[in-house]
Amino acid sequence: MSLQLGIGETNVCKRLKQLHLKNACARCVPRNSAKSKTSMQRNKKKLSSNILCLLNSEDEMSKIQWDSMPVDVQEWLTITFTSQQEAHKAEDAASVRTVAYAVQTGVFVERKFHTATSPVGLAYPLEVTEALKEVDKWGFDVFALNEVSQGHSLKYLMCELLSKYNLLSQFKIPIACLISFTSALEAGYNKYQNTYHNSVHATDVTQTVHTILLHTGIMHWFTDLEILAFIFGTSIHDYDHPGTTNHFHVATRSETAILYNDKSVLENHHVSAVYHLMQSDEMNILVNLTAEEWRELRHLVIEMILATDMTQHFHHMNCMKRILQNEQQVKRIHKDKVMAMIVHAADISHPAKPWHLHQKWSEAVMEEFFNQGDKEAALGLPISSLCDRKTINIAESQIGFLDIIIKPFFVLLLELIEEIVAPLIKEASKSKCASSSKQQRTIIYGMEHSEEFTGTNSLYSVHNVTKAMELLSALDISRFKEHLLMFIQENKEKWKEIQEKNSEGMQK
Ligand SMILES: Nc1nc2c(ncn2[C@@H]2O[C@H](COP(=O)(O)O)[C@@H](O)[C@H]2O)c(=O)[nH]1
Ligand SMILES: [Mg+2]
Ligand SMILES: [Zn+2]
Repeated sequence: MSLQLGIGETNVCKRLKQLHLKNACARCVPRNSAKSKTSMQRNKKKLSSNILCLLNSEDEMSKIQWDSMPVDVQEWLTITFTSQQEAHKAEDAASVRTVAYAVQTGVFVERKFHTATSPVGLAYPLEVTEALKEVDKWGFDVFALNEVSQGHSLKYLMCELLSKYNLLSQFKIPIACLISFTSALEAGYNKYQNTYHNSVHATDVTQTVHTILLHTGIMHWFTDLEILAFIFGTSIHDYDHPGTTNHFHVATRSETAILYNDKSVLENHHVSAVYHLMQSDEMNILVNLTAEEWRELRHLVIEMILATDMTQHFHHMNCMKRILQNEQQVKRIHKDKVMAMIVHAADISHPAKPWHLHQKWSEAVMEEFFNQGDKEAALGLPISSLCDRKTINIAESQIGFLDIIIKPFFVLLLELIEEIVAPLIKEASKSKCASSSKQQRTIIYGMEHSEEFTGTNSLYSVHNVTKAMELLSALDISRFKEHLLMFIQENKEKWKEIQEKNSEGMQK
């Protein structure tokens, strides 16, 4: 029976009952403690009602067979993607929805690009140059780049993008600092030998943000400083990740959890640790920013990284829904919030990538979860949801992740981006006439619309802004969206096949 989330009371009760019957603990509390068990049950009740209250009846998700999902997957979703504060926000949603968003029209930012594939002072190995030719593609193989760069994918990608967006010269980033900084960054990422949260994941998220900016045209809405915030922010977003979750930190009362009062523990740590790193002169890549630029960049970076805390997921969803439902002609959309949503999307984007990439990332993330489960078992703590290698059905849990988290998020995000980019296109075509006489050398990223969204090697050198506007108006976000949804669907089918094979094997 399908559960109409948020409205089917009987089913809600059923769901709560299911959770109460289950012995696995929602919070890591010492085993066999009667007091803890009661509070655990209270927590579960709270968490499950949180998620139900966050998903309203108009949601995509209401169509999903929540009941058909295994209880441990439901439990993981409620624990990982909701917070107690979130429930209150959701309760307020109705009144917030009526608050009109103020004006924010699109302003076309003419993006200038450098044709250089390697910034001054950094010679790329031939294979790296070859691999980077694919950097505009949604299906870019980050593992291949990492291989040919001998584990330095993050360093090369950062240099490549900072150079292509012309940010090295714009913000006078000293190359020597950039090299030291990227090396330290990679070392921090790889310190714990995590299977998932390592420098390749940082490269992947950074490259993915770049492709979202490029293929939707939203890059023209952002200033150079904001693009710098994207590249810098995504590159550092999981720095010094220990391979265990926030939940684990809080449960084990780690130093970091104590330092950040149990709130977005890891996310706070990633930002703070990198800013500490940059206190040293040789790492200070932001040395030449003005005080104002430095402050603004820091604000954007903090916003976007704290927003990668998965408990913010439904908050992002509700924010996007509110903007989209608002019928005002002109809406005010907070740019920093949109930036955070784009980064969050990139952070969980691998299920929307070709199967060979999604499969590798899934194995990596599951292995990291299982390693945490092993640690929890060794510490005598209850094993967190999805972390028990002996019991978890990976295919089943991935289907839940794709259906409940990934697909609805990408659908909303791309709708929102479409709304933002539409006035830019209008603006671009309006000013087309005004500026057609303005001859200036602009090198702009674009894409051949005849190609699939696998991207093209797409540096366009144009001599006036007219060409830039043509490229912008040639964008087809709907097709980009279809392309992503197709991958999600294909990946879901693959998991279903695996699930069927598994159950056949079990029967035999
Ligand atoms: N069940 C799955 N969870 C996944 C998968 N890939 C990512 N994730 C979750 O998302 C966060 C991403 O945030 P990050 O900043 O930590 O990278 C990650 O921690 C997981 O909780 C997946 O394939 N399946
Ligand atoms: Mg993170
Ligand atoms: Zn991440």
